[in-house]
Amino acid sequence: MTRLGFTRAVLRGEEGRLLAAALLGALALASAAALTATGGALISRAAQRPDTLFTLTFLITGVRALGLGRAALRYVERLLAHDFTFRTLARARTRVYAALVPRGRRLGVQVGAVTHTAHADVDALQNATLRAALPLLAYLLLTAALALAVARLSVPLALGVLGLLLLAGVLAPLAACAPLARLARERAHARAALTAALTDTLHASAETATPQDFSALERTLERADARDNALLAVLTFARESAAAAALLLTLVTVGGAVLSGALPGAWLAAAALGVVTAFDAAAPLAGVPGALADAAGADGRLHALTTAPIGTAAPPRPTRVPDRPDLHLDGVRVRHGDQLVVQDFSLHVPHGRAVALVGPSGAGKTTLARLLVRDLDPDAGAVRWGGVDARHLDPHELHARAALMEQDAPLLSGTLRANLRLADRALPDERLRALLNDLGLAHFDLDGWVGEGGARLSGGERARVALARALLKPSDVLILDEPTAHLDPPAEALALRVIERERQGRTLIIITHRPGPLALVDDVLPVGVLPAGGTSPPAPAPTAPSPAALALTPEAPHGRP
Ligand SMILES: Nc1ncnc2c1ncn2[C@@H]1O[C@H](COP(=O)(O)OP(=O)(O)OP(=O)(O)O)[C@@H](O)[C@H]1O
Repeated sequence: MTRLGFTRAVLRGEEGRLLAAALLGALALASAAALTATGGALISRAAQRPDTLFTLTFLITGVRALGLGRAALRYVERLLAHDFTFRTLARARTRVYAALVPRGRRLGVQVGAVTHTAHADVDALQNATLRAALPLLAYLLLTAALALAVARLSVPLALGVLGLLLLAGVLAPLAACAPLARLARERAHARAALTAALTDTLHASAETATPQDFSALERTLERADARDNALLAVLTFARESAAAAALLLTLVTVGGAVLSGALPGAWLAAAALGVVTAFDAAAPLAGVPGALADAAGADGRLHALTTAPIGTAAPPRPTRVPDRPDLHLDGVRVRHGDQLVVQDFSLHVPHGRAVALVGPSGAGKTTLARLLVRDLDPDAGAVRWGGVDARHLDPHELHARAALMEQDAPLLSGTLRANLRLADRALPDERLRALLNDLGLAHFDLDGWVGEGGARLSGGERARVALARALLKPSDVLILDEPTAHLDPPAEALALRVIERERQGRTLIIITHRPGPLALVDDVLPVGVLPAGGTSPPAPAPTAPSPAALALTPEAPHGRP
């Protein structure tokens, strides 16, 4: 893993803004310290009842100027810091979304948890900039400036104050980094597990939902928070002790100089108050290690997410998809993890032909469909569209030229119209309504909400909406995975009539366990389950109602050369 790879990619070109905000932050802190120092000097000098008012006037003007200047500096610093943060935040989110989309399927059932964690991680990075990097940079600049200023009074005092400021604001928080990082990891895991458990419970159907024990995860979070607070208390104690030591050192050194007459009395209050105020600037730094620890973990996860290989990456110079393409699978092999799912399978579907892939559950039919639309690349062999290897084609064009109705195809949470127009945004309502009528869904309202994943529709209704969406997509190739599995015989008959009509001029590939759809196809291609040994006879086809249905067999039966 590249160290802070994601952060560096997001910050590229924004370093100037970050430095400018830190510089203004340091100036605002310095003017706060100078304000209290000048105020202290003013009160001390006034208590001495000077004969001339010149010094007092000078100090009063200084207090006013520093008070106004500090507010103005703080305001501009906030503007710059927030501008910087929002720019980088938008950049980070865009990178994450762009990475999530092509990897979404591979995230599997944890998609909710991964999305939630990615959001939290981007927020952690933003927090690290706003609450860690900027205050830390500003504090370091202030420390350097204060040490230089104090060195004019006494070099040993300057070195002492510098050491104590670094101890309070940098060294003590640094020492807490490792335990805070461990706590941050624990919290991130517990939060991800909690989100995953919650998402699973919410998605589970009523009868399978078992009450999950969230309390154990909540307790882990509580324990981490309690230890976090204990560490912060130790840091606060270290900071206050360092401030007290610096104050003592200042009083002794500057007090000695005042008593010996080397310095005017007003310097004592000015130096003591200025030094103590500088330590106040270390207070926000207690959150730095936690924010940095959160951010380091977040960066690692986001870097891994955004650089994880996409199984089906786009070629650098894609070829256009040929017109009226024949489809070929040439000796393809697919593994899902350790499981060999497809072995040396070949298939040729001329353009415009209709074929059915049939075979037992788990034989790999859906996997073959995913290969054809390049949702997956084979581990060996090739998928060709019009003779061109699909890996060389423009993936967007390829997806546009194929319509795939997935098994249990999910609907998006939105209106029926929005779901159907995923096929083609320009489709007029009349066309949508006509197709729904033909599929027996005349009673459906295009403005009706389908619910999350289509939860407000029955299984059969959902399947017909998904079928309509696939049929409406203007494509060369139509792949339907179990298009009638959820339908009763009258609804299936209607669906088959519509498929027959709508598929004209396109290549049709149907995956089915039912005999009905076989009436639509020219060829039935059996796909058998691959045994451990790697060879098996082709699966028997379901009873075929049409003699044409069995006209062709696959070039090589699935996995059995
Ligand atoms: N993303 C995946 N990760 C791991 N294994 C997978 C994945 N997708 C499919 N498989 C496995 O690959 C095998 C073939 O799955 P596939 O969905 O292609 O079968 P199928 O023939 O379409 O089955 P069905 O008729 O039940 O839909 C199965 O054993 C399945 O468990």
